[in-house]
Amino acid sequence: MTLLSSRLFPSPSVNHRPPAQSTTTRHLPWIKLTRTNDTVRFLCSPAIIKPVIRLDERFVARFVVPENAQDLIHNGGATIGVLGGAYALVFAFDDFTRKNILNQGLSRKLVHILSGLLFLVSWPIFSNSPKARYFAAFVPLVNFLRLLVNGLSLTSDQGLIKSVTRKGDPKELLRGPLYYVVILMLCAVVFWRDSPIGVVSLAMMCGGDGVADIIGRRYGSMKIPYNQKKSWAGSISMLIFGFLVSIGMLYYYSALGHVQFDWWNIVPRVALVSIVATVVESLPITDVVDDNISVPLATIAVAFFTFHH
Ligand SMILES: C/C(=C\COP(=O)(O)O)CCC[C@H](C)CCC[C@H](C)CCCC(C)C
Ligand SMILES: Nc1ccn([C@@H]2O[C@H](COP(=O)(O)OP(=O)(O)O)[C@@H](O)[C@H]2O)c(=O)n1
Repeated sequence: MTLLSSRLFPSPSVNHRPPAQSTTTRHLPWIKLTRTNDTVRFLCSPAIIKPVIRLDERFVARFVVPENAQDLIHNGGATIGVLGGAYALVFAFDDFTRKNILNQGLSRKLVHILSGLLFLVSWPIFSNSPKARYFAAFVPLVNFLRLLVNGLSLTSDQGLIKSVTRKGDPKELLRGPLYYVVILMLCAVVFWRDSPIGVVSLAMMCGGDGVADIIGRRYGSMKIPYNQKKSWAGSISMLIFGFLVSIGMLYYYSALGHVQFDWWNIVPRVALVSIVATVVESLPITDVVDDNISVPLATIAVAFFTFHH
């Protein structure tokens, strides 16, 4: 016989004097119930209890999700949320442009700045699993495909085209924007939130380069001697904003416990990396190499040696 017992309505918080012993017994098919005060004992044949335990195991298994399944649910949800954010961002700036709240050039640059920086901000919502970076990288991958099919005019997402191109030509999607999301994927997969290299590279490409355009177009009367298309105002704003965003992002990841820095050590190195990224962006090479490739790759190379020195 198998003995199971349970206390009926236990009241541990209330100390009460044990009542006089009283036992009642009831016989049911395959089960004998014996109640003594507030304790009931089930006496039943193993044939009965085993299916019950098996049922419990099966029942419980349905609700005790294995760890890898928990990770899948966590990262899958985060991916869906960040994807939704990406679509919402492009939709919002397309709406601003349609309503003439922003001109197309400024709208595009703000999408350039906010997409990458908000992508960086979203990384900590993914789990601590080593595979989480691939879930995060799925978001720029979807946008890569979106830019590709629209750039090849296989589909025509006018909201995307208007908010991401300079002149509304879909072929523009196949250059700057496409390289941009490739770099987002690369930094997510290779560096993730464990290394300052990816964070600083995206801060310079998205934050620094984006602000250089906005400030340079408006206040860039003093051109750089070796590149008449770029200005001191644009480059200095890239250096300052890119450096501040880099430090801010590193502090964000440090505050969340993903990385720990000796700030007296890391700040000068970030400053050096920011200077190199700014100089690379100012070079007259945009016609050969898009600055969405040259700036992040140069930043990655210098940051790798600077931070690992
Ligand atoms: C306009 C963009 C690049 C053009 O660069 P440039 O030619 O001006 O130098 C950025 C294109 C962004 C892309 C369409 C959307 C990328 C979304 C990103 C992967 C995820 C953002 C998530 C966040 C939560 C909004
Ligand atoms: N360092 C810089 C960068 C851009 N700019 C201004 O921003 C415009 C666009 O810069 P860009 O060709 O780098 O633009 P993207 O390739 O980043 O979209 C330039 O033609 C300049 O008017 C600047 O004055 N100084």
